[in-house]
Amino acid sequence: MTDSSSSNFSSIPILDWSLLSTTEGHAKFVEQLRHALINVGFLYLSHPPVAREDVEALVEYTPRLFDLPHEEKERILMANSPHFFGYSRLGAELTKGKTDQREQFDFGTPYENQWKPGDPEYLKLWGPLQWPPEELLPGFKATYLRYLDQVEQLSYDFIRLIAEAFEVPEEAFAPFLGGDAKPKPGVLQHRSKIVKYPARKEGDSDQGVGPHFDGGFLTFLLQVSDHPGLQVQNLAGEWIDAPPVPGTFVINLGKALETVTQGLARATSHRVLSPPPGSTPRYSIPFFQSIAQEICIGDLVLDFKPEILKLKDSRGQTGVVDSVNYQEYGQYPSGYVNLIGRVKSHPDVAERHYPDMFKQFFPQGLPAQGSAY
Ligand SMILES: O=C(O)CCC(=O)C(=O)O
Ligand SMILES: [Fe+2]
Repeated sequence: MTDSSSSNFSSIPILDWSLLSTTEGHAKFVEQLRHALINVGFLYLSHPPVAREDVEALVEYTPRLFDLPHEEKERILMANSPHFFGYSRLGAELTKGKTDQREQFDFGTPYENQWKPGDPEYLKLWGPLQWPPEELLPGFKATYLRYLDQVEQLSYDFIRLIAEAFEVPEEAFAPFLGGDAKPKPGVLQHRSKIVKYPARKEGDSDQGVGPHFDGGFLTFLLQVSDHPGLQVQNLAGEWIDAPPVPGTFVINLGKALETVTQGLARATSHRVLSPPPGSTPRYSIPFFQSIAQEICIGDLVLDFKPEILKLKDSRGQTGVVDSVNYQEYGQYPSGYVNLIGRVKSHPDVAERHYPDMFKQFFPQGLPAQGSAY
């Protein structure tokens, strides 16, 4: 095992999925992965096992989705959905209490809502999606669902590689994934969205999305257009660019994975700057791997060999970061932690579907900029 002493990163490592096809390559991949997990919390994955033609089709659909008539987008507003799926207008979302300059459609993997009276409210969070009419975007839904299914499989394969990198059995992660290290589709619901960051106007805020951690386990980000803007915060608090690299996914680690692994796997603070005035829009498609809703991570933190845990020491002290969200994983069921995240980002949806939580987090009422509906 190599000592990963280059603790303060200034660029994001690229890992090649095709290495996994030989025994020697596999060992190399796992070693590079261990370094990226512990020291960076971000990586690019080249040659991912997701059909090229589905990715290309999705890239081609993306601007057309935003070009749908205004009233069609409004018909599937997120405010309709207790599951926080659907369309959010530009400026409808908050990060760290500040308005994000992005327009987006939240989708996810298929799931049938399980909530019944008496169950905790957070079980309402997973449920059916809202889609634009098939005739306006023929083939979009089927393509996206095919894409999501492949990324979901990849996300489980990746967790098994993480188990290998940290020298724990793959079943160690099963409780977080609904009891199986490779759950069947429909056991969990993973969120994904299609995002448009328009060019900022002269003098406007450049907050495409403000500094934050992702929740859950892993995020797989497809940078659809050729625009820079995604930035990752290193241990010294400096913002490092993660520009689009054709043919790759950007993978980063969520706060739940960090908590479960005693901080071995880093959740890394990141943000997106809006394209400069006069630019075309930036588009991206993140996929957020969820974990079982009823799991309280604080009760299930994994054990590691001392020589693995010691690898954390080589990265040194984690410095100041600008992100503060998802700190509650040690305390509450993961579903509730995610619901808190959704309520804070989309107060208008919360006011309608989770009025008690809305009052708790927004005692002064709807913030002026967030009241987009
Ligand atoms: O759009 C991007 O590149 C990143 C978006 C992101 O970090 C998020 O939505 O959590
Ligand atoms: Fe993110």
